[in-house]
Amino acid sequence: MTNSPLTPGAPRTAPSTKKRAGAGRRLLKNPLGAGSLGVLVAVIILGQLGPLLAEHDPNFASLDAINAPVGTPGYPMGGDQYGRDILARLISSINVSLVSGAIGAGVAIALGTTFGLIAGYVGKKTDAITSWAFNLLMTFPALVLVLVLSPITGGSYQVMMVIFGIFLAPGTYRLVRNMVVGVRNELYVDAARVAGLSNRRILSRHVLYVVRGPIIISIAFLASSAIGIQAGLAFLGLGSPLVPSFGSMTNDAFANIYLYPEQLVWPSALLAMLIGSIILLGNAYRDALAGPQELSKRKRKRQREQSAAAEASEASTSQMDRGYERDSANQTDAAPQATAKERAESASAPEPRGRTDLLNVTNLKVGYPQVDGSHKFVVDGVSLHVDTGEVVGLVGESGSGKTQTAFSILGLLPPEAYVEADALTLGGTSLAGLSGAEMRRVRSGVISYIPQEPMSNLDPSFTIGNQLVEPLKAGMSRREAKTMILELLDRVGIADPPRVFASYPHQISGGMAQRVLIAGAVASRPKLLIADEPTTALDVTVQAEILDLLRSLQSEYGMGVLMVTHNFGVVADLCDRVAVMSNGKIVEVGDVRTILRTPSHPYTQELISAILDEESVREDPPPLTPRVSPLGGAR
Ligand SMILES: Nc1ncnc2c1ncn2[C@@H]1O[C@H](COP(=O)(O)OP(=O)(O)OP(=O)(O)O)[C@@H](O)[C@H]1O
Repeated sequence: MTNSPLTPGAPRTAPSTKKRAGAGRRLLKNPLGAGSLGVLVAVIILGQLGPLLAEHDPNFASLDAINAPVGTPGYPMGGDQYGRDILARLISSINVSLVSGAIGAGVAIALGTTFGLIAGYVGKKTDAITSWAFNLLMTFPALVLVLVLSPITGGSYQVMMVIFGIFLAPGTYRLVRNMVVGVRNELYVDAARVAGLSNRRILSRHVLYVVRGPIIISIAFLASSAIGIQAGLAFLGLGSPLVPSFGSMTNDAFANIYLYPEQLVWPSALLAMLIGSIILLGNAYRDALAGPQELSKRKRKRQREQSAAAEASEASTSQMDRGYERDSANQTDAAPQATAKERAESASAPEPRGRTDLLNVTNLKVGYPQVDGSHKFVVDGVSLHVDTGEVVGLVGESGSGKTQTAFSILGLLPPEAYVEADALTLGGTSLAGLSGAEMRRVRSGVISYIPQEPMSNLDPSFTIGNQLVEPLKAGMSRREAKTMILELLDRVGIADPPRVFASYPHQISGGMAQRVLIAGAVASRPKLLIADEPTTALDVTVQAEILDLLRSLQSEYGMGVLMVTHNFGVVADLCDRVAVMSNGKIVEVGDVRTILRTPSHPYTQELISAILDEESVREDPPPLTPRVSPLGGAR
């Protein structure tokens, strides 16, 4: 994370006060978008003005008008080989094409998007069954089916388009399903789950919003495909002869291609304009939706990653220093553990509370299926508990299974995970047997979660206020929720709450984003707060501020906290007890002071010595030998 040292709550960069230009405005600014939209609108208007422009019914035939040249009175674009008004037929064909495109694309999008969203999000058997059904659909020869069904359809092009829409749906299904699979484990989707939003709300609000760009593009391709298919079928003579179409007009014109080539030009040119403008408009709209912020977002992310890499070593060294200094102080202090807690408690004067068992995890196992059918257990028999108002550190190196343990408690493991536990209870209630809706209620009220990467946990498409207010709307009015969030933003140290409330995630710094997520996490006054390395992605100055904030909020609200971290400095700074995790198992557990002083497990000793054995790192460099400059002075 790239935060420069900041005053708490101050923005890294002044966010633009200019409202983001809408997608519609960006579309019109793009010459391709404006041009294609102009052509499409002109063609549609031409279709609607048909009765005013053409003097004859498209099926009216006159012997006088057979192959009439362009400009013949009453036949401005001439007559075809049957003496019908070409202009009237072109205009009717536009409307037939538009209706065909709308039906074909509508059916394909409705089916493909609905089932793609469900299959991608729910996964497991639902995904397997729907994918199998859509794959099967793809193997059907749609054209043959339309031919076979033609006695039933009666040549109705609308019914044919419904059938083709169904056969076009697998493409949309695959597109949407694959995108949802990619999005469903995004951190901000997890964050929405943690906030207690229902699956329907998450799908419609977060997931559908992200996949809308490709869906819009596919609408353009599906509509143009349907128009092309309808024209092709009419060219082959399928469909009612009384329904004019670009396809049937092209077929008619072929009979006289050498004598009256213009009869072929009109329908072909209009069909090409219609299809081309729809496809180009879809592309331009997709670009307009992506917007300029996409580019700057990627650039910022790159910069953040570079800075994070540069700051990582400094951050961990400094954090370890804090832990070491605190531990050293502990060793000389008669009541060492009280030091960190006392500071927070004296600031916020908490209510005295008796400790009761809040979270109890016994013999938790999390496994993932392997190719040979077995399970690899990444959490293997973990047992731990957190009492009310207690801060427990879950510490271990990267990959030791800390996050998987936390996600098991939160019910956020991916569908393929195998989970079993002798007990997994919160306040005496078992979490193991809860339905999805019950678990959502728990997450929206009793447990809260603070993630490692604040930026990734905020949906870039919505304002901060919008995202914080959303989970609270179930229990209060929007106005009340807004007031509460503004107060909380102020409480977590954000200098200008109304501005941050109205900002998008890219307009605030990483430290502010973490404060925002902390505000969201404590908004429901949870009993248990799970913080998964909440300071790792932040720079060293902000890390200290966030730990101070967590400490004071924990004390003020009396929450139990499970602090997931790889950093013993954070443990020493914040926790009452610590459980040390290695290779999916808890290897040692105890109160922080005892473990820091007398670690019994070699792995714990190794972790602690990695913090404490800093003499070589902290040794001052030897003084520089003064050198005599050519000008005579010492340098
Ligand atoms: N979906 C998954 N499928 C298979 N293995 C997984 C999956 N998710 C995590 N794992 C594995 O589980 C192990 C524990 O991961 P976990 O994220 O809990 O580690 P961690 O201790 O939190 O590490 P870090 O501090 O880096 O986040 C890792 O080896 C990881 O590769």
